[in-house]
Amino acid sequence: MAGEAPELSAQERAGKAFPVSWDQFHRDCRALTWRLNEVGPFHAVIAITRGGLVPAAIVARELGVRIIDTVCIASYDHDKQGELQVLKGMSEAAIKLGGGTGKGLLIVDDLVDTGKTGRLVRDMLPDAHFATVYAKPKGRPLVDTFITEVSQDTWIFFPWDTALSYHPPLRDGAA
Ligand SMILES: O=P(O)(O)OC[C@H]1O[C@H](OP(=O)(O)OP(=O)(O)O)[C@H](O)[C@@H]1O
Ligand code: HPA
Ligand SMILES: [Mg+2]
Repeated sequence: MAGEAPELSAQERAGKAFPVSWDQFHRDCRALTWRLNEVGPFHAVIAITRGGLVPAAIVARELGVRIIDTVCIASYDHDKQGELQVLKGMSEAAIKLGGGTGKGLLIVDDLVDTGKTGRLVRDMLPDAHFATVYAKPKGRPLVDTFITEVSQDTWIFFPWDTALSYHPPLRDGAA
């Protein structure tokens, strides 16, 4: 309709920005592994793609886990949340390792925001341990282990989604 305000993306609604460098992300993943090391051992790591791939690689390396599987889920198109789509489920081999309920499996994602993605995977593997690097308050109750909580109105910028670029001085109105 003419004159109707355009729908805001999740990122625009978020307002605050929390940019994460590769270095910071690596350190946060290693901090996450320190905590997970107290909980394991785990038979396998299940990465929720795509965001869970990088933390899963780092965590699996630190924990000495060699079996890594994926569950491929899409919900955000860049920063617009849509319907959850399971593009690929877990392998039969991984499900078997977790005895059908996920016992001894470690699910890894980069973050929980509303918790919708986490809820879906938790329902698939109720006995698995669910770890994320970052958590927002709405999704936090779903996560067993995480490192940093950010407010719900913060948008996290991951290093694989960003690049170094010119930033105008604060004096000229930069946020
Ligand atoms: O708690 P939620 O509100 O469900 O949001 C969290 C999910 O959203 C992002 O994935 P996205 O759907 O953007 O796909 P991607 O991992 O391929 O980037 C992120 O990697 C989490 O998986
Ligand atoms: O804060 C976020 N940053 C990046 N991707 C996301 N997907 C859901 N929330 C976020
Ligand atoms: Mg994701």
